[in-house]
Order: sequence, then structure tokens, then C-alpha cells
Amino acid sequence: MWHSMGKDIESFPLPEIDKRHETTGDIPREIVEETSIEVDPEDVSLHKNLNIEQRKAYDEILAMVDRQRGGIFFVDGPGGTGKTFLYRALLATIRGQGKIAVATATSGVAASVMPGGRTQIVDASLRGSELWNCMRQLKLVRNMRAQNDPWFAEYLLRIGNGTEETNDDGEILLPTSICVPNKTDDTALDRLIDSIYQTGNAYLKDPEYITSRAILSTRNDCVDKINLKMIDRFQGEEMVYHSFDSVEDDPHNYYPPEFLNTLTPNGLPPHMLKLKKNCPIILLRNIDPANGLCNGTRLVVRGFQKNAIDAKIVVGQHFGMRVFLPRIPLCSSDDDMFPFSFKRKQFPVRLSFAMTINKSQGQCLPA
Ligand SMILES: Nc1ncnc2c1ncn2[C@@H]1O[C@H](COP(=O)(O)OP(=O)(O)OP(=O)(O)O)[C@@H](O)[C@H]1O
Repeated sequence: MWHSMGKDIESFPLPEIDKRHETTGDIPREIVEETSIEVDPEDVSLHKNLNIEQRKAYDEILAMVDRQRGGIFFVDGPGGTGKTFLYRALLATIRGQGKIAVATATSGVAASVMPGGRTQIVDASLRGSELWNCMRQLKLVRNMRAQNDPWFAEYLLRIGNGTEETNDDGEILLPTSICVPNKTDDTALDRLIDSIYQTGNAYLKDPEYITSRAILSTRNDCVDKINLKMIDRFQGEEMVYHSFDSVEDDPHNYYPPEFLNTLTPNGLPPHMLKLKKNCPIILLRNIDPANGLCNGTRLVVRGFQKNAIDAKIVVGQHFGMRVFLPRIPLCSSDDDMFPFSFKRKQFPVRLSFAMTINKSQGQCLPA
């Protein structure tokens, strides 16, 4: 499990492992794990559908593998141009030949969209690396996600490439068809919500519907406000979980729980976590990345227990898997935020009708 998070047991002060009990003989466990990844039959035929640029990249990378030559490739392309699709095709072909293909990504969610993906923490910039000059850049340019709307696909690419026309302030013009007019009154937020989510509970209860869309904001307070509005509209059995908040090394109790309860630092769940059956949630910590439970995984609540949330994974490789989420102690990732070290014991989840743009990276929101 530690390996799947890019860590090693040797970095912890634990007794040495007695290797006599290893069941894999002399073969390192990682090799056993990698060679036992099953190739999805659907992925095996993906290579037949590659577009021209994907095909060129696929052929070039595989040629290097076939010739058993080393090589480094950098597949570059804006969102939706089919990078993941290409990786899946490559992984399936290489693994299908009985060879090892290790899929890693810098975030758990990005790894979870690739079969057998692992998280590797990269503390470096690729361009700053001396390897950059040896890298062969392969560019994907065609937006495959917005194929049935070629105008929008082109528009997105122009924005990504910085070639869309701007005004004197450097702002681009959004077409009215994708805007919700802001009348600066109290109903503006409700109108935004109405245009994203149908009000009928039949829609909201459909996990596919609910996870195919989200309202994005730059700020956590906005996200919390929208999520609270949404959960009130949502119908179903309700449960409120309160967190246990404390400060480490506070023998004089300078920071009473009533005060701590009012805080919601970045990356921590709220003190009062209000959930309803079938509502969408997003995980805030890497609990078990190998089984799809990582920071950013989206789930739908199926039921409540006193000390566990019964939920179903609704994205990525582990789609449909039923899991039980525990309450865990969480610390704020931003150490400078408070002059004390804050600890919250809570389920590591937030509602995900709305999420911050940061959290949405690596997510697939097809609607
Ligand atoms: N050659 C193809 N044929 C059919 N569908 C494709 C093809 N390539 C990609 N797609 C589809 O287009 C969508 C976007 O592809 P993908 O997720 O691989 O893009 P990406 O570049 O990894 O996007 P992002 O950077 O946003 O993660 C997916 O639904 C994928 O199935």
C-alpha cells in the first residue's frame, strides 16, 4: 500500500522485515504484481481506433519497445485530445505481449484512470531536467472529447494555445450559449444551479447523472455554499456527522472545541458533514490508491453507519466498487494557516455537487 503511494516501508522507523516469509520467492513483489495485471479485452482493441496523431505516437513508442531500445517520450496535448486513450492502448498492447508496462501518475486520481496505475510523487520540473533534451515530444492536437461539437472543440484548443482573441485587458469573450446571465440578485446562484442540475429527484438520484457534472469555483467558501444549497434540495435519508476537533499540545485549552469547530481549513472536511443517501462525495485523502480510493475519487453515498460511510466508487478503474469509509484523524496540509497544529477527526470527504477547480483536475465531467 505504501508503495502505491510512492513511499517505502524503510522510510519509517519500523523493525526490519523478515524476508523468510515472502511467498514470491526471489521474484520481487512489484514484478509479480505488474505481471499479474489483467488486460481488459476492450483495451486490447483500442489501438484500432486511434486517430492519426495517436497512431503516429503509438507506432513510434512501440517501435522503440520492439527494438528493445531505451527512449523517453513526452506526449503533449490539451485536455480531451486522447492522451489517456493512447496510454490505455499502449498499456494493453505491451502487457498483452507479456511485457511489463508500469503506469504512474503524479496524482492518485490521474493514476486511477489508467489500468494498474500507480502514484509517483515527482518533485521536479520536467523542463528543468537534463533529460528534457533527450525526450521526443509527441503532440496530440485533435479534441476527441468534444467531437460532436467541432466549433467548441476548436474554441477550447484556441484558448489552451493562447490564440483566442482577447480585449485590451487580456479577457476572452465567452459565447452567450455557454453563459448563465448574472443579474446580480439573490437568485443568481439558484439560476446557475438550475442550469446545471435538473431539480427532479429522479435525476439527482441517478449516479451517472450526478457525477457527469459539477459546478466549479475558485474558492472553497463558494463551493461550500453551493453544496449546502444542493444537499437541502436533495431528497433522501439524511445523516449529519460531526467532527472531533483538537489542537496538539494545548494543555491549557486555549483553543476550545467550539472555536475549532468553526474552522474549515483547505483540504479538510467540514465540522458538520451533512449527507443524504445517493448524494455525490469526493475523497480528500489517499486511503487506498491501489483500490481506487485516493484524493479526488468521487463516490456516491449508499448508506450510513455509526463509524463508517457505505459508498460506491463512481469513476475510474474501480467504478461500481462498494467501500466503507472510516473516520480518520486529519491535519491541515497548510501548516502556516494557524499558529497551532489543528487536528480534525472526521470522514475524509466533502460533498461534490460543487468543487474547486484544483480538485476538478484529472476529473472527467462529460456533461
Ligand atoms: N481515437 C479515439 N476514438 C474514440 N474516442 C476517443 C479517441 N481518443 C480519445 N477518445 C475519447 O475522447 C475522450 C477524451 O480522451 P482522453 O480522456 O484520453 O483525453 P485526455 O487527453 O487524457 O484528456 P485530459 O487531459 O482532460 O485528461 C474520452 O472519452 C475518450 O474515450
